[in-house]
Amino acid sequence: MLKILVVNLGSTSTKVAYYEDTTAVAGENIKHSKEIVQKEMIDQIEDRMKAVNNFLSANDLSPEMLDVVSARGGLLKPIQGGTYEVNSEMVEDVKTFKYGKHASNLSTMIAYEYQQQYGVKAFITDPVVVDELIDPVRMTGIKGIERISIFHALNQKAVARKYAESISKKYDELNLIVVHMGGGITAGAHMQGRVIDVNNGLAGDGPMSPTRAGTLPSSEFAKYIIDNALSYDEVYNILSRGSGFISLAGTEDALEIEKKALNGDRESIEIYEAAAVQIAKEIGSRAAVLKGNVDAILFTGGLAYSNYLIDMITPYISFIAETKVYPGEKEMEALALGAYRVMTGTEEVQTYT
Ligand SMILES: Nc1ncnc2c1ncn2[C@@H]1O[C@H](COP(=O)(O)OP(=O)(O)OP(=O)(O)O)[C@@H](O)[C@H]1O
Ligand SMILES: CCCC(=O)O
Repeated sequence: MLKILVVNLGSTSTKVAYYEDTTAVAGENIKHSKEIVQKEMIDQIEDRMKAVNNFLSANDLSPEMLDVVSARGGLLKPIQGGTYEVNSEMVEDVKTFKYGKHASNLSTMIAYEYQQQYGVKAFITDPVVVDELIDPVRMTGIKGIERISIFHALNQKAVARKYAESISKKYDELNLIVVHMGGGITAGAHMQGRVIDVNNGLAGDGPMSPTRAGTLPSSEFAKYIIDNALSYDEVYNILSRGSGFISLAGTEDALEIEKKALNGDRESIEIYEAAAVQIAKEIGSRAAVLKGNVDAILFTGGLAYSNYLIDMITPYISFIAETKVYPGEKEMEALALGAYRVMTGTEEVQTYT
């Protein structure tokens, strides 16, 4: 029996779980204090590590008895989907934040620490930088600017596999559009197991979301930047965590907006309608890349709990394919399964170089 520790760090929380083979035995979502999460990212590592160790002790577990630590991968160089062994090159890239700052960088560092100290295997699966784009979708009309792939790869692929299993097919036999709707929103065109087109969900591409603006009209945005004398870091912060519902409604909590909308608040209704149309247009764009050969459209993420939103999107896209909803996310299970697949030889482990 494989003893797997799963570690998934978010901006304000550390999610930890313990699996025996593919069965979840224990799990906790540890919410950190403001004092901890407002520290510089790299300075949070000790508190985060302590939280993981406390989880182990509270569940009568110890690092020595583990076989594997499976961590959410951080911002790395673009790589193919799959499960990768954590190595020193990868750790160098996440700890220097060479490809950007994301709490998941710290998950990889924690897994490496266990590998070094206790000799356990350490893996990451389908990090946000999975890049399987086809060339035509990378090119833009400005030489030197390319579209890049940053998305909820872990949850999108987990949900796609779940759907495939439910109809007794393999993931790589299907063409699917998977839409993750959380703090950020990404819509991926999965063609036979590869995500050939997806919006960069972290900044400046795709539909608006609770915390992000998505695609903006570029000349108006250029004027906005110049009028407000914004630096690159300020622009990036606006795009990645200070826009979308936050800018329009003053909150990233979609539930709050939805409650108001259901009570007839015009502004809240309009925000939801605009988001729904933008999400639908993104799905339409992925359907075009798949040349209309779409087996199903799958919705997932926190916002997929909202029937109100799903019902607003559906009329625009139901002509494309059947839709199915997988509310919430399956990241912990996906990480456990990713490690399990390579440990049991059903999938080959990849090397980050
Ligand atoms: N039942 C619900 N109805 C409507 N919205 C909901 C519901 N439950 C959660 N949400 C909304 O979902 C959003 C958060 O989704 P989720 O938890 O997937 O995001 P996250 O994990 O913070 O970010 P990401 O998924 O981008 O990594 C919030 O805006 C929240 O209000
Ligand atoms: C789109 C990348 C994942 C996230 O929202 O943090």
